[in-house]
Amino acid sequence: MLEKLHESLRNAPIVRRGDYNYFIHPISDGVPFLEPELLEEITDHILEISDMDVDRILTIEAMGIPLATSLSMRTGIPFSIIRKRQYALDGEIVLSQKTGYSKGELYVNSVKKGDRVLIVDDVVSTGGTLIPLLTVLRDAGVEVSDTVVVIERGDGASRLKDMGFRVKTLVRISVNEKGVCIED
Ligand SMILES: O=P(O)(O)OC[C@H]1O[C@H](OP(=O)(O)OP(=O)(O)O)[C@H](O)[C@@H]1O
Ligand SMILES: Nc1nc2[nH]cnc2c(=O)[nH]1
Repeated sequence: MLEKLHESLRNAPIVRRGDYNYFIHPISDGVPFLEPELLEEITDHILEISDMDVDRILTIEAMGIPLATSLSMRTGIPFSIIRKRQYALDGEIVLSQKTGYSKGELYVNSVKKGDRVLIVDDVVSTGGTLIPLLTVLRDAGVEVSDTVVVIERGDGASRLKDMGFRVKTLVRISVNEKGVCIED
């Protein structure tokens, strides 16, 4: 199960971003290239474990986009991209994102109170993206059917669970300067 994902993670190179050991992988970077068979394996798995009874799929720029595109094409459910650029449309929701190597603002458009969404993203690490996102969506009255993330590292997913947010991940890894280790 998820053989292509596991194999590709074992081969992922590491670069330093400040103090952070950043792995480079087709799903989380689009680098060196993303093979359709890998995307298909992941899409099949997400569809098996997720509640897809939703109005919309929500994903985060940039590397949630291939996942959301694939899920949308398979299900016919539209998707919306949480952008790093402000649009200032009515109802736009703004939040601050902080990862292990970057910080900035994210802008959520086209969700409103009572909407039901599935969230998909490539990586959860510190939780500095999903914690503020799930918090603002909850405060805005948006119902999240599932939050599905392909690759889990660090303590972000367990911090989310401690806060009462459910997160499903496909693989948990640890990362050091030598490479990636699969933990489950
Ligand atoms: O749990 P965290 O520490 O918040 O890390 C997870 C976030 O990091 C990456 O986003 P990034 O902002 O690097 O954007 P990208 O998709 O453009 O690489 C990834 O896509 C997640 O959204
Ligand atoms: N590609 C990639 N994305 C991330 N998002 C959070 N941590 C990482 C990482 O180590 N690699």
